Amino acid sequence: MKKTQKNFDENEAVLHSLKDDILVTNLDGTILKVTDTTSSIYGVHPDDLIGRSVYDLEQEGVFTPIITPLVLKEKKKQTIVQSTREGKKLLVTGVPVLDKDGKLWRVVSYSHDITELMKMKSYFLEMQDEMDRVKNELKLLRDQNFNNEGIIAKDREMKKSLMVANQVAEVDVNVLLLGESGVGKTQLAKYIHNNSPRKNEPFIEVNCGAIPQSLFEAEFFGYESGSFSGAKSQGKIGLVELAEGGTLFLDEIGELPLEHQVKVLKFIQEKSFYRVGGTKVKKVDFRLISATNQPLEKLVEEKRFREDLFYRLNVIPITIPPLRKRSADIVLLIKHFLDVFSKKHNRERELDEAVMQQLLNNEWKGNVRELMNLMERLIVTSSSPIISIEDLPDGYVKGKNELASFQSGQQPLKAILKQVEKRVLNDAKQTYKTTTEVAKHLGISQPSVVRKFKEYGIK
Ligand SMILES: Nc1ncnc2c1ncn2[C@@H]1O[C@H](COP(=O)(O)OP(=O)(O)OP(=O)(O)O)[C@@H](O)[C@H]1O
Repeated sequence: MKKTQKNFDENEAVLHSLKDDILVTNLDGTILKVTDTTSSIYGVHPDDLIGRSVYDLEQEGVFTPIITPLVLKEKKKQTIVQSTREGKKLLVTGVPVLDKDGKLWRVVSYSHDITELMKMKSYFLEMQDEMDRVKNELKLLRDQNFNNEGIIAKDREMKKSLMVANQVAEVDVNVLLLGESGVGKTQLAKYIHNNSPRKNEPFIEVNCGAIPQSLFEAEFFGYESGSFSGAKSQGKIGLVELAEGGTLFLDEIGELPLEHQVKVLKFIQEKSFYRVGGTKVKKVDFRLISATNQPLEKLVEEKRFREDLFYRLNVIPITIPPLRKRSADIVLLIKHFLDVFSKKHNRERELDEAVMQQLLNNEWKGNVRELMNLMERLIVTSSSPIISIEDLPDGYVKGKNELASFQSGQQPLKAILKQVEKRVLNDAKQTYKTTTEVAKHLGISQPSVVRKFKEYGIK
């Protein structure tokens, strides 16, 4: 039977003036009073609430769970989160009301709509999960980068370089790594970072030779929105800003054109910069390591490299000897890469002694990178478990006449030249890291290198 709210007394008037929803039940759970807000929250007319049992309303799904039995059981104030039929989330507080003899008499409950709050909470939790995932991924990537940092060094000169690297790792001094392409300058820079107090912060590598000149400033310092045509509308953070707290590694610093050298020098001195198109000075805290395979002092003499910048970078120079002068390292590196690539490609391989002899006498123009690429190639291409001389590419076998095959054949000159070109490009690809370097060493333009790689299917 439904009861209606007639004859408002003073208490009722107060009750209805409240903006919160109030719901009063007796000890059976029958609803005695509600405010207007209650009915709008549950989407039920007051007449359809008064006189009804909260147990029935729960069964019907109007709201769930109900608080009355909890308050009756605990005999003190309780708070729960309730869902309504319309999908709202309510924070409901129920209070026991005692009669003049101190016995339980009524239960009064009131609620706050927390739907938005709950949505925010679930969004927040999702974001937190996402953050954890990204953090783990980042850690994994950093670990992958640094796991193999156990630098192989048996050669006396190489050991000396490593010792200096160890000594300077602790201190925030500028280090300049010198050595031919592929000797392990980047590897050593990572090693220094990973043994420094900044090891848990970013290691940001900037290849000064690989960034197109016109984009250098925007890539290096970042830019503000709309600072030049083609810029992203929201602006972009620069590489130097990413290095905050960590190590900034300027690789191939000798390739930096003079016009950029002055800006880089100012930035290194002041440890502050402006984004392109920016008006606010930005500070960044980093440790600087730079590297080059160029004779910087000679470039200074030729006025192609600023002397002041050279002295800034060259506080602690560390030279890494070329691989051909580190025969003790060659043997160890061969074993190391045999192991790494055997595992990677799931193929157990060993080197025939004659192959080892050939490799020990090789010139290794591309140094450790060349050796590493050759080992992977041999493991992938050799069909038997023992890699023999026949498996070695032509350039690695002393005394083998590379042109013999062409001389004995009846091919036209054009076809022979193409084959030679392909071989030269292939070798250069193994030796150098970027197409810019390949272009420089072969004396052709970088777009030509890219075109020829494509033409010969060199990947
Ligand atoms: N001593 C070493 N032990 C193990 N791996 C090495 C060692 N030195 C170099 N490598 C590996 O050889 C490859 C080339 O090394 P790295 O990139 O450090 O050379 P680089 O001198 O920086 O070359 P570039 O001048 O072209 O930038 C990398 O994959 C590196 O991990």
